[in-house]
Amino acid sequence: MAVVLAGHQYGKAENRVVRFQRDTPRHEIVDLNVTSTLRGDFADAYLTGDQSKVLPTDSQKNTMYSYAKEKGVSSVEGYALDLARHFVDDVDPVHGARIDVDSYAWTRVVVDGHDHDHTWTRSGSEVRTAAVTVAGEGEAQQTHVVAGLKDFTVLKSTGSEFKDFLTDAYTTLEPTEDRVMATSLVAQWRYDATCLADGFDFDAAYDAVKRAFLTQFATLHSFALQQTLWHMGKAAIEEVPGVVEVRLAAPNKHHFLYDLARFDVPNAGEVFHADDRPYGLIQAVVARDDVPAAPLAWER
Ligand SMILES: O=c1[nH]c(=O)c2[nH]c(=O)[nH]c2[nH]1
Repeated sequence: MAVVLAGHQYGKAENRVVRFQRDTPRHEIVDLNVTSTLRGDFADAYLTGDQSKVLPTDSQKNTMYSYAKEKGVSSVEGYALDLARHFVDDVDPVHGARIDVDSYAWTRVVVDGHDHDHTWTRSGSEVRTAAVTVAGEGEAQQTHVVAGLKDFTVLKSTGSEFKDFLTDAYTTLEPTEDRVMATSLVAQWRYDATCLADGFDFDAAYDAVKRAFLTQFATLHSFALQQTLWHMGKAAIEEVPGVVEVRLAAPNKHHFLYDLARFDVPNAGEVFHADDRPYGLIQAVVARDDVPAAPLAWER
């Protein structure tokens, strides 16, 4: 028996990069949390302590901040592509890089009916995410772009039922034809190679996917969160060019009708207890069947 180093990767996690554009009196803000993960020829650092091939995580951090100025942040995906390509193409021992970006939205403060030029409030609706993976050199280089969102809380007060489910000796859940459906969605979607062409508009694609999700969530009369997720994923792929695979995870944020009958008070679906745990966790992967799987795009 021998003990081997069976895997390794390293990087700088959660760099809070805030970039302003101040060329005109109306400033712009981009607020990011960036993580690098480098893969390659680093076994000696672990096995013998030889750091000669290790680009310090501190240098990776500095590159993230400098690129925010040197290259700018045209989109979160574009910024992540610039960084991932740099580490793979310019740093010899690096054979693969993954850049994860969370992007926090800010909304301009309104003063006297006008958007303010340089004051914002953090908007709470969702965190936008991007994960870019570059692997290999030259012709054989693979590039994957996965966009996404998380903490996207949505709720509908009707148009959702859950009934006719399998029962066993432990089933106590009452079937319902009218319930609250709510979730804090985590979604990621993979683009095909068309997104690597110059001029691909990642921001427009992001908005279109989000719109497809919301339209399905709102308009589908849902028999289960499972069915809603399937329709959300399918709509994103059908409606947004370049999207080939969607991964969804939805905690079922249960709302239980509060028992007011004990006080002789009627409650026709009006007062609920919002429970935070435990929660059902419903997940789905929806993909085009004519596009090859890309496991590397999802490897953390
Ligand atoms: O949409 C739902 N899916 C389930 O699988 C499930 N299970 C449960 O108890 N409630 C629900 N709701």
